[in-house]
Amino acid sequence: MGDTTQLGSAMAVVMFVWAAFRQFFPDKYQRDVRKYVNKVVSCIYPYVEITFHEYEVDSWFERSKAFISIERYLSTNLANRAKRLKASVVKDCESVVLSMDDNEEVFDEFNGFRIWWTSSKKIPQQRALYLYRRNNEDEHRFYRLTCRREHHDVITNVYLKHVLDEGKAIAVRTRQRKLYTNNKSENGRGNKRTWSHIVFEHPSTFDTLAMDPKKKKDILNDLMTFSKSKDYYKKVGKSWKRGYLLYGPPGTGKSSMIAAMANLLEYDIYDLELTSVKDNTDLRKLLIGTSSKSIIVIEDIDCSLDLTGQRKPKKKKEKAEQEDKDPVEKKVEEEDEKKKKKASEVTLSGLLNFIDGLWSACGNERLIVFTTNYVEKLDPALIRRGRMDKHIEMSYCCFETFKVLAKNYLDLESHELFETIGRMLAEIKVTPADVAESLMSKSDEENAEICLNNLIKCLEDAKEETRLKAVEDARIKTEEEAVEKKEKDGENVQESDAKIANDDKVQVNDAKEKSVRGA
Ligand SMILES: Nc1ncnc2c1ncn2[C@@H]1O[C@H](COP(=O)(O)OP(=O)(O)OP(=O)(O)O)[C@@H](O)[C@H]1O
Ligand SMILES: [Mg+2]
Repeated sequence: MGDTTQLGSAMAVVMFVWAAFRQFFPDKYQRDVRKYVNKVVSCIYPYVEITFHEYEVDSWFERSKAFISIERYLSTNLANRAKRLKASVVKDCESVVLSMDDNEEVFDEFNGFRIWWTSSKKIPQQRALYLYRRNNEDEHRFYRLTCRREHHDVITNVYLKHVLDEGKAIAVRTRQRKLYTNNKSENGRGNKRTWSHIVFEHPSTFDTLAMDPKKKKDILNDLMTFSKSKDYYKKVGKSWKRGYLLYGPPGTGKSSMIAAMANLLEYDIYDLELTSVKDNTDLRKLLIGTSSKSIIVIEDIDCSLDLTGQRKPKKKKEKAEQEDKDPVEKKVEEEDEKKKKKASEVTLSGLLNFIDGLWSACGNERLIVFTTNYVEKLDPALIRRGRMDKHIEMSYCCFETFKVLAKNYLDLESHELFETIGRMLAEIKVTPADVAESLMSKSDEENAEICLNNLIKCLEDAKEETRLKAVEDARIKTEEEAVEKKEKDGENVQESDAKIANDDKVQVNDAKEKSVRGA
């Protein structure tokens, strides 16, 4: 498209002359002259240019959907016509995707018309001074379409629709699910890239997830119903999202469950690290930056921020404990608290708004999942139904859970040792993670029976550990009670000593008064 480049230079000359003219002539002449200039320009430059920016002016944190669709269309259909290409590797090095490099130009043909596409980027002047900076957050990338003026209507009404539709179809065909994490909020830098991602390839599924089969079926039904309920949510006037609270001890399968949910519904995962979010405004930006068909996860919500203390005043007992603490320990805790606050100013109300405020309706088909080891620590407002619609307890390994793990790890559906294991699991608390570890064969020589015996050994050890812990707890309790009794006795002795001293004082005073009166 060399002729358009030359014409571009001619245009620049015309624009220069026009700017000079505007300096010296009043408005009324300018209007007439502009009309003629436009006519001349359209004669000597018979093209129209349309620019598609990566970020639209009023939406600095959401990539333009048109830009993304055009990018896909050009990469798939026209990249092989470009002289310089950019390569990116996808699907764990299985294939390479080529796209146009910056400042490249390709042409397309549509209904016998020719259309040119250029890819460019503008680097802000400030940024150009710091060429060593490797991140490219503040680059302004854009695609420019050029077509002949007489084709303008067909191009804007038909061709562009074809490009955007094709871009969407390619996205569906080549979709790779992603695991996103939020970038640390930075002060006043205008960081647009709120999320970074890798390809999501977790192997956990509802088949490999070990839990009570009834409970599993219930969750599966709930998820499937949700994914098909677009019209229902519209009818009842609710935004199409659902909250899940997964709670239970470490190693009971909460994270595995999230991966299984994503694999079942083919959703992306946004793993939100709350302590890296500066404030509620940034939290909102992150929400807007998420796509539909996704799971937003906040793991260990009880540890993320002090979301409990901001609504509830400290309990009396906690306050008293705080006062009794060693001053050094107290100072360290206060410092930790300060650091935490400095790092993030997200509040409970900010988080509540994130889950079901007005902005939460800006996407569709989304799950919000919280996980915690201590459900009792959470503010009831955070987990009330409507916010966290479904509460799922992930608990210690029972016989049903064990059977799933035995099937997954050993391909066993029954064995003579199953009965012993079942009996032991009924009285000993071990997590599915512990059971899974015992069932995993560590060498070629380890067969299913050796693994089951490993598990029995693990259960016996756990039982012994629990017994020793109970003995130790009882000893500590007795010691504490003895100390408490001693303190109480000491207080009583002090009290009675003080009373005796007081009585003596009163008697001496009485005697003094009597002798004064007698004198
Ligand atoms: N219910 C389960 N079904 C299958 N595998 C499990 C289950 N629970 C735990 N595991 C195994 O234990 C490992 C740890 O589990 P996971 O990370 O899901 O636990 P978690 O509940 O998220 O723990 P935490 O509270 O510490 O984050 C997993 O990689 C998986 O192999
Ligand atoms: Mg986890």
